[in-house]
This record gives sequence, structure tokens and C-alpha cells, in this order.
Amino acid sequence: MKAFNWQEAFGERASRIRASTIRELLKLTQRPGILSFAGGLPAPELFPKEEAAEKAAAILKAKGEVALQYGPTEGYFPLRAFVAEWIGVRPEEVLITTGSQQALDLLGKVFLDEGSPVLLEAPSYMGAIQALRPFGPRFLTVPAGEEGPDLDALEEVLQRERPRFLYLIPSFQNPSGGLMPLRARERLLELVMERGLVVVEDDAYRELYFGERRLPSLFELSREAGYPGVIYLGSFSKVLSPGLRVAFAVAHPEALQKLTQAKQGSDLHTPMLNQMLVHELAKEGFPERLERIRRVYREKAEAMLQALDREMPQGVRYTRPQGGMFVWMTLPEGLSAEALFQRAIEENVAFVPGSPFFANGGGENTLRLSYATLNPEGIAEGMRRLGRALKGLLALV
Ligand SMILES: Cc1ncc(COP(=O)(O)O)c(CN[C@@H](CCCC(=O)O)C(=O)O)c1O
Repeated sequence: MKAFNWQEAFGERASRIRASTIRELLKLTQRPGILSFAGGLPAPELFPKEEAAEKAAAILKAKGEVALQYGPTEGYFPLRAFVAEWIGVRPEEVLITTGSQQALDLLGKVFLDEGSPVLLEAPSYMGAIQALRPFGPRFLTVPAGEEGPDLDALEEVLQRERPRFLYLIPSFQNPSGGLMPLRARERLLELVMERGLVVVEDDAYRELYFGERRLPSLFELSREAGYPGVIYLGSFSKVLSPGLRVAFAVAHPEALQKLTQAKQGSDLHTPMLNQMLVHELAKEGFPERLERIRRVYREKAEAMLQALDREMPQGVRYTRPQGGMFVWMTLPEGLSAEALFQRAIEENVAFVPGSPFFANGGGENTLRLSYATLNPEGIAEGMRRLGRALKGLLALV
């Protein structure tokens, strides 16, 4: 029998398919005793477990022939109507996706060819980098700061490049926590409208604001300006359940049709039972649920910042988020977040080292901390452990 070699069997694209650092780390953090600040996993205490059990049974009893049958690729219409009401569009403008993660894959499939330029921030959501990389794009990056992307750098890039789309997370950016002020959103849209470019706005953390009110999305601003080029991604993962894998894309009919056709080839449709369950759980008391979630994450963020202020040695910098789930930390130049990670695991605490969030490399002295999953006591203890690991590392330099 001839020796078998998978590497020879794989297609060329397979060489661009790599593991997700967060996914790999999450396996490690299942170890008992580890306090994990790695995954942006929503607070489990917020999951409507009992209600979901009742409603799932009721759906199967009353509408089992719909829940268990193939369904429309566009999504379960009552859920599309709910999303339309929430986002302020028509149901026909909504495509239900299997997580925003699938929407990112569909966007790569529809917009990117080998070598296509695509612009994103450095750092940016590593799941987007992972979804887009197999299509072989040329990543263009601009620095991400506490007020969103560096618009001067962006303008400079756009003078010499025409990206297939710009991938942005204007509200509570993952991982840097940045929040684009209104004037920056308006300036960005001007830059994009002048050039007729496509923007993909990933608004996964839209509702997790700690202030008085939500800022208008790029999508809302583009609609007011009559500009069709913004594709909006939203998700139920951070406001209801990530395990049900229900999210959505909102776009101009021509773009939405192409994304829908791509989805047909990907998974036919998002699981019907999950869509119907999300609809049943969301259709009553959604505003009250969102208010409670904002309060819980505000408290967790406060606990994290108090612990960091108490435990972190001189020279360590970190963001003070106004929403979302993450604190972005920068170690003193020359210190490695990977080396810190090894020491942290020995202290039974975990986080995500920053470099996988940089599409073109860099970020070796950065790391992301999620405060979403643990309670304030766990956060305080975890930061004590991280402080110990850091002081141990600093003692070596
Ligand atoms: C900006 C942004 N866009 C899309 C997603 C994925 O959302 P879905 O659950 O696929 O709707 C996420 C979720 N990111 C989390 C979840 C990843 C969890 C995991 O890989 O297990 C994280 O960064 O930790 C996100 O932050």
C-alpha cells in the first residue's frame, strides 16, 4: 500500500487554515481550578435556562413539524421580523446566520479573491482574521485605539489602496475595547462614501454600553445619508446565548441576496429549533433583559478595574472600557505576553495573549482579559494571581 500523506491531499487553501487561539485556550481553561479570563464567554448566570427548557418543549409540541423540518435560508420569518424591529429595518433586509462567525465566512466567500486587499484594525477580532485568511486576502491594517481606528492612518491607506471592504467594530472593539465617538463615525463614513467602499460593521457588543445610551451605528448613519455600502452584523450571543449560534446580517438587497446564496451552499439554513427558541425567549421582556445585562457587565468591569488598580505593578497599562467585555493590557516594552501566559497558567489563571489579534504580526507585549464570565470574587482572585505571575516575570528582567 502506498504511504498516505494528508499534507499532499489537502488543497492549497488548507495551508491558510489555522487554529483559533481562543478555541485552543478554552480547552486548556477547562482544567479544574483555573480562573479563565480568556474567552468572551457571556456570564452563565444570565442564561434563561428554565425558560429555555419550557419554551423548547412547547415549540416542539406545538410546532414540531416546523422546528424539525428544513427551513428557509433567509431565516425563520418571525425572528427576522423581531430583528427588523430591534434594528429598525424591514424583515426582508435581515438574513439570519449561524453566529456572526458564519457571516464573516460568507463575507470572505462573496467579497474576497486571492490577494484582495481587506482593511481591518490592529488589533482586531481574531475570529474575523481566522474566517478571512483562507481566502488569501492581503490584510491592510490601521492602529486601533480607545477611540476606534486611527482615521489619519486610514485616510493615508485609502490614498493608495482600494480594500474590498473595511471590517470594523466601532462599539467596544474586540480586543481593544475602543468606542468610536460620533464625530469619528461621521468622518469615517465621509471617507468611505467619497470612495464608494464597503464597510462591514460588526456590532456584537451593541447593547453592552455602560453609559446612558447607545451611539448610532455606522449602519444607522449610512441609512440617514442614503449610502447603501454598510453591511451590519449583529448577534444574540452576548444578549441571550452564544451556544444557540443565532446571529444576523443586514444589508442592501443585492448584497444580502449574494450572502444568502453563499449561505445556501454553506449550511442551507440556521437550525430552526434554535431560531424559534431565540424568538420565543427574546419577544417578551427584551428591553428589561438588556438593562439587566448592562448592569451585570458594568459591575464586573468595575470589579476588574479595581482589582487591576490594586494588583498590577508599575509600567503595566490597561484600558478602562465604557462597555463590552474586555480589558486590553499592554506590558512594558520587551516583555512577552506568551512568557507571562506560561507563568500565569502555573498560577492557575488564563488570558489571551495579544499577537493573534494582529493580522500582520506584532502585539507580543499585549493581552486581552475578559471580565464577562467570572463573578467579582473570581475576578479579584484571578487578578491577584495574574499580579503574582507578572511580578515573577518582572523580577527576571
Ligand atoms: C467582534 C466579534 N464578532 C463576532 C463574534 C462571534 O459572534 P457569534 O457568537 O458567532 O455570533 C465575536 C465573539 N468573540 C468572542 C467569542 C469567541 C469564543 C470562542 O471562540 O469560543 C471572543 O472573542 O472571545 C466577537 O467578539
